[in-house]
Amino acid sequence: MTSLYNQVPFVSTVFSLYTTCSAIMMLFRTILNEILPKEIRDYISLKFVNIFSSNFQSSFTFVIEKQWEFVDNQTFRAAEVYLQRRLAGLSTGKLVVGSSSLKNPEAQLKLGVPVNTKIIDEFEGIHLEWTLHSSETKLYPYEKRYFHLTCEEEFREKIMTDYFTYLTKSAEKTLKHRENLHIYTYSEDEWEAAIFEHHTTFETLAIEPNLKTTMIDDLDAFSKGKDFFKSVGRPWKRGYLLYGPPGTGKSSLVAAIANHMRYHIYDLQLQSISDDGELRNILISTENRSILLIEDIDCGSDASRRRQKKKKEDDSDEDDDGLWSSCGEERIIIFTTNHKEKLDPALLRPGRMDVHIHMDYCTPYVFKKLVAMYLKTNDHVLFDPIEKLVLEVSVTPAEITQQLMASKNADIALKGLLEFLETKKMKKEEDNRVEEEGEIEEAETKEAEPDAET
Ligand SMILES: Nc1ncnc2c1ncn2[C@@H]1O[C@H](COP(=O)(O)OP(=O)(O)OP(=O)(O)O)[C@@H](O)[C@H]1O
Repeated sequence: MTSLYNQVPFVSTVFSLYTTCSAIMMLFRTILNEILPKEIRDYISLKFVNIFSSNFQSSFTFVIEKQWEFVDNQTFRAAEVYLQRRLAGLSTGKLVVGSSSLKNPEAQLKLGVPVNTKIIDEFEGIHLEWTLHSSETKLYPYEKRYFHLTCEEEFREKIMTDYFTYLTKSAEKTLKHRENLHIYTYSEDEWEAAIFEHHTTFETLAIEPNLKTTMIDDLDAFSKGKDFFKSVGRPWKRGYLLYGPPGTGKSSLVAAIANHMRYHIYDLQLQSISDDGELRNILISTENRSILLIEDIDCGSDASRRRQKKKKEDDSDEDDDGLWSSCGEERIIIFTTNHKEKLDPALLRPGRMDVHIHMDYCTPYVFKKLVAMYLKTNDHVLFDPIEKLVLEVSVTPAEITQQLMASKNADIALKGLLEFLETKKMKKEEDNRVEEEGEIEEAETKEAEPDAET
């Protein structure tokens, strides 16, 4: 009892000391909050966290390399995309900034992840640290890039499952709203990027309404079809064959698809590829959520034959489907041709090209849609004779737009178009007449010739 009484003054001293310290701490915190800018406060708290985490906690680090099994590591790509969006508000000390177009000086600069700079993230109250590292290598590409993601050891499982799923989903969402689309062309062993500035959308493309609905539904079903493709054991890919005469809108449809899906385009000239090895390298260096475009596929058939021949020589049993399936997911492949009849039948086999789309000459509907867009009018006295001619002659949307662009005045532009179509009709009739005469002449010559057997 005595000893307890003896301790009372000590206990009260401790309490008063605690109260004083708390008051000083609160005062200090208020001063800090009032005086110091947020960046400096963040920096101080980051230092505290660093000291605390390095001295008192056991940490765990995930290493995410840029290359994974010889292809681009999609987790690395997801981290790059995800962290870009987190950079703006963070006090990283430095930022990588840039812009890929000078056309819009008002546009916000893009942010890149700086090397060797800690980026702090938080997930469900768990403190996380990201750092992008870079080291030189002796082999091409002479640089190895990788992220370190560090957390406390006890959260390792949670990060491994929940956080990485969240990261991938966030990156996918960001990619779906890409500001700039790129078009890549393959030259000298690598893809060269340029900004894709074809603004055709399904709204500005003049096609029959049922084709438009079918295409949009098909694309939307494809983009939501991850689980479906998995459940039926097929790679998450879709192949389209666009065929029809020049100027009927095949390239415009490709642009509308890219803009609708927000996919980059990889434009590949098949003629320049010598063997499957090269084709494989080209395919695996393309990103997911992209379109591989092979235009004028009929012109590539020589190259294709060369590849087939080489494949036989190599005794390889892998076919093109295997090649295509082996690279990435959420891919669209589009072939275009002016001559479907010239294509290798193997290419048209079901499963290779899922959807065949015939881009045909202009119809009255397409004509009226083009006029509504170019001349902002839905009615005109010349519509009837023009529609009649559109059905009689083969005119492409490209030819029609060329005439409509001649003047902003609907009377002048439509009169020009009418004359153009009349000339076209006369030429067609003349061609038919010459052809008929030729046939008659040929038949008469045959009749006049002595019978070969007599
Ligand atoms: N269906 C369409 N809707 C709107 N514009 C069109 C359409 N078709 C063609 N055009 C116009 O004609 C131009 C040429 O068309 P496009 O290049 O898309 O045709 P294409 O079928 O790909 O031709 P090619 O086979 O020669 O490559 C386009 O830039 C566009 O202005």
